[in-house]
Amino acid sequence: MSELDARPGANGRTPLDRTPEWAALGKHRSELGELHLRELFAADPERGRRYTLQVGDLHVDYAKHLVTDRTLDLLRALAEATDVAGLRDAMFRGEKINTTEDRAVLHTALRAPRDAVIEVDGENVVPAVHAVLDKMGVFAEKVRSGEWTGHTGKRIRTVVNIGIGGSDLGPAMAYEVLRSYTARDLDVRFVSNVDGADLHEAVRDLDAAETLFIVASKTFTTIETITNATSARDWLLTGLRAGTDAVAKHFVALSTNAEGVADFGIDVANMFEFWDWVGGRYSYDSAIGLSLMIAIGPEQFREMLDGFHLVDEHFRTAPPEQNVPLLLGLLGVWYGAFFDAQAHAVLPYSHYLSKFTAYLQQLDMESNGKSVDRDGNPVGWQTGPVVWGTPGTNGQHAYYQLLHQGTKVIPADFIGFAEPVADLLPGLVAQHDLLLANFFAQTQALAFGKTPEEVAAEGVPAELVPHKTFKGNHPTTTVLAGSLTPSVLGQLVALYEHKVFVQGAIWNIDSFDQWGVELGKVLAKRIEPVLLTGEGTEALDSSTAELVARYRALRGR
Ligand SMILES: O=P(O)(O)OC[C@H]1O[C@](O)(CO)[C@@H](O)[C@@H]1O
Repeated sequence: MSELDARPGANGRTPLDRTPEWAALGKHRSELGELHLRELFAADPERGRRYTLQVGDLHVDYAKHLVTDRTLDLLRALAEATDVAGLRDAMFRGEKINTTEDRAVLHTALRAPRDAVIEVDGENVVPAVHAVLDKMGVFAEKVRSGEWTGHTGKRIRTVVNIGIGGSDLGPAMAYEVLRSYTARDLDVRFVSNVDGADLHEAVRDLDAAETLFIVASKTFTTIETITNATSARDWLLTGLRAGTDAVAKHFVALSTNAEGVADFGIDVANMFEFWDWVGGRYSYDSAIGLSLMIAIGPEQFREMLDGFHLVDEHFRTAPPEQNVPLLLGLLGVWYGAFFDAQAHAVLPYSHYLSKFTAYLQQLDMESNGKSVDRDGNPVGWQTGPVVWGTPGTNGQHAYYQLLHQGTKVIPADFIGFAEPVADLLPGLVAQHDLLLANFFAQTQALAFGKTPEEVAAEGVPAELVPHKTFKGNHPTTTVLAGSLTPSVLGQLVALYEHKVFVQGAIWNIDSFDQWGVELGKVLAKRIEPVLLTGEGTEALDSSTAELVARYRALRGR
């Protein structure tokens, strides 16, 4: 027996790379060899029609992937062997599948209908979810209508969300995505960075009397957020020339930590609650979405939640052959394991999705950037990829060169919408066909490329032929929807949430903890006083000690 064979299986599981299903996939991969998408399409004229799925408003084309029917069968066999469905059902039932934190994972309860019953520790959590949504709705309407006024009686014109990570990226992304649905007389801004420049730029042109701060922090201990919130409070009180009694009309909190909120000086009556079974990166459809709800209104927020729920139900009930999150998760596992793909690009063809990939970075990389399995054993296979990307047309004139002719395998998702957003200036609507033509052209070029023969036939000099050849065979998924509505946004986000879930389940890692962010926080706390006093440099490594000394010298200390 080899050392690898002797590795204990997590939760009694055979290590993934020791399963017959994994071995079958490896063998199949060798058999496929250098098979080209050109051949796959030539062999099956129906491929474009057969390799598509529909979930809600999302039409998902996976024909341009390096897979055959046999690959898909083998991948689904892997999902069965690793009991993805079992873990999924346990998640939906409210079991504590986040084992390292001993927590349930129930973001799906945040969008469950009012009459659903989902229990954690024997208690139905759905009524509390809806009570908070209702409270958010009342508050959002008061701010939108001007009924909620600041300390001096002026109506609120700007909402500033202060949060970081999951308490920032979700609402900030969704606010951008749904801009055409937002109230035009109300501005919403987002402050996350502990670099004071972030808050400075956000408030420099604001009137304190018309500004509402939303302090968003699940734990209410995150140093960046508490620091920014404290500075914002100072700015407010200075601007108003008022005492701390003014805080109540200008600060609300979104948190699971009522004590922390009260300690900060925010009235807990102005706190919107959520729960430890909502992960930060899965939280923007909880109270964390308050800034978004104020911007788009409770009704559109509800529509977004319904979009999430639609995909939750699809993931929970659709058979494996039609299950879109399962398919997308499996494709990622396939490329990571058998093509050594290290990265995954998400390339939206919509200006409004400009922050979507940044949001997905946390969702995916904080969830699946793990190297031990659920029992703490090192994993012997690739886990989460580097997720990156920006809106596609801009990328075409920047980094697409590497996608087309570089040496790396980078599967990519292309996301586009048939309709331009509703309130686009009429003159700009005509540009939409050009946008979509690019959207379709790029996946075509990536898949099929251009052979040396084709290049030579155009009369290109022989020495330039290699430079102008496109080998193609770059895998892509295309997600096409009618238009970018709140529901479609919810559907898209839930699709990625569950894709990430599928991959974590197969890789046998805990996708819901994030211990990897802790060490840096502890070290920063240790280093901060050294920067001020210069005492304690001897405890630092020689590189950091030199850098700290240089910093202090530059600051004149
Ligand atoms: O909402 P909080 O508790 O301030 O945390 C913000 C973010 O910080 C993290 O804990 C990482 O440090 C994320 O998981 C989380 O989304």
